[in-house]
Amino acid sequence: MDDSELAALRVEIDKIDAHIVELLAQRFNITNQVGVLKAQKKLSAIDPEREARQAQRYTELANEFGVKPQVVQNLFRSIIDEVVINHRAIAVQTAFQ
Ligand SMILES: C=C(O[C@@H]1C=C(C(=O)O)C=C[C@H]1O)C(=O)O
Repeated sequence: MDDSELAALRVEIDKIDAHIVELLAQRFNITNQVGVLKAQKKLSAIDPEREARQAQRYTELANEFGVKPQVVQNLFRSIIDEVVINHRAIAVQTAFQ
């Protein structure tokens, strides 16, 4: 592989990374709306049953697209942990309004 091939592939990687970050921002926007709703209804920040269903789906999606399921599980565990932290912060803010 020459330098221009490597550079071209890295351009593709950078484009994909930008898509991933854009989609992540969209996801956090939606989960923040969920956080506000849950705080208003005094629901728990975390929903273990929903997370279990999602974990099942992540494994199915990983298998469908040929990615190691554990890699996808780890990625979403990190994202969902951040969502739950944000939901707890929204609940505290809502309680003191
Ligand atoms: C977004 C929600 O809140 C939490 C975060 C989740 C997520 O980021 O997918 C899933 C379940 C909940 O623990 C939700 O309940 O839908």
